[in-house]
Amino acid sequence: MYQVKEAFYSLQGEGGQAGRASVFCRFSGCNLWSGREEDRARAMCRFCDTDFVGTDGQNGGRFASASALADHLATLWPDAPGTATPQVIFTGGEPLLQLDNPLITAMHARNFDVAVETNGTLPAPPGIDWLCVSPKGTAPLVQTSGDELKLVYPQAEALPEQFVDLGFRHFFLQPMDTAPRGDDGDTLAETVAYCLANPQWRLSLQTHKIAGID
Ligand SMILES: C[S@@+](CC[C@H](N)C(=O)[O-])C[C@H]1O[C@@H](n2cnc3c(N)ncnc32)[C@H](O)[C@@H]1O
Ligand SMILES: Nc1nc2[nH]cc(C(=O)O)c2c(=O)[nH]1
Ligand code: SF4
Ligand SMILES: [Mg+2]
Repeated sequence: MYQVKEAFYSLQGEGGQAGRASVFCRFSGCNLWSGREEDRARAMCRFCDTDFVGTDGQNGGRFASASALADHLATLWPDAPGTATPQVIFTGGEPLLQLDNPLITAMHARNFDVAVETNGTLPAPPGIDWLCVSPKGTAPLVQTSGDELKLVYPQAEALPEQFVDLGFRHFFLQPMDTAPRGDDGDTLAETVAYCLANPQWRLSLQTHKIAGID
């Protein structure tokens, strides 16, 4: 049984695939935070910008099989002109609590590329076409390779220097959106300064928030 908070069609807002039309599948639940505000201050991950509790969002629900969920997600891709390969982005919550080989295979069978956004604390199954790992504080990182490492910045307990020798093709710093925690810090200027001083790192902005889309 897969538990999905919400699913929607939008543009990938972040990282090396920013701007690409994609179906998002946001799984319910995370291993680093309960999702309840009263638990945030003592969670392993404290800056989350996402509601991933329950299955009550748009196109959310409980799906009994990989084929049932894959059919549901495929209906969200538009019947549009051109030759673009459809993409599904599995996120959450923490998608690697639920994503498995049958679901990856089912999406490939429907001609979708499979992208994943993970906190890196769980091993990724094979067959993922674009793996984004985003380390969190002191949470032990087990997924040490992939297509992009996208570090939310700054995090006192997860410094960019800790990750530069890992097996990723791209290294991004993404300014922490401090609004979810009720701060008003200027993380953008700090992130820009770090990228200028350390050219291995590229700036990732959350462009969907700028555009005012999901
Ligand atoms: C909500 S998480 C879900 C996927 C997975 N649990 C993870 O953390 O990578 C999706 C992406 O948003 C990023 N993110 C979460 N909260 C953020 C914030 N306040 N500011 C900037 N990026 C944030 C995460 O680091 C991750 O790259
Ligand atoms: N447009 C858009 N792009 C995204 N890239 C990663 C997201 C996520 O929450 O995982 C996200 C999201 O929530 N919306
Ligand atoms: S690991 Fe990802 S989903 Fe979980 S609380 Fe952190 S940012 Fe949110
Ligand atoms: Mg998001």
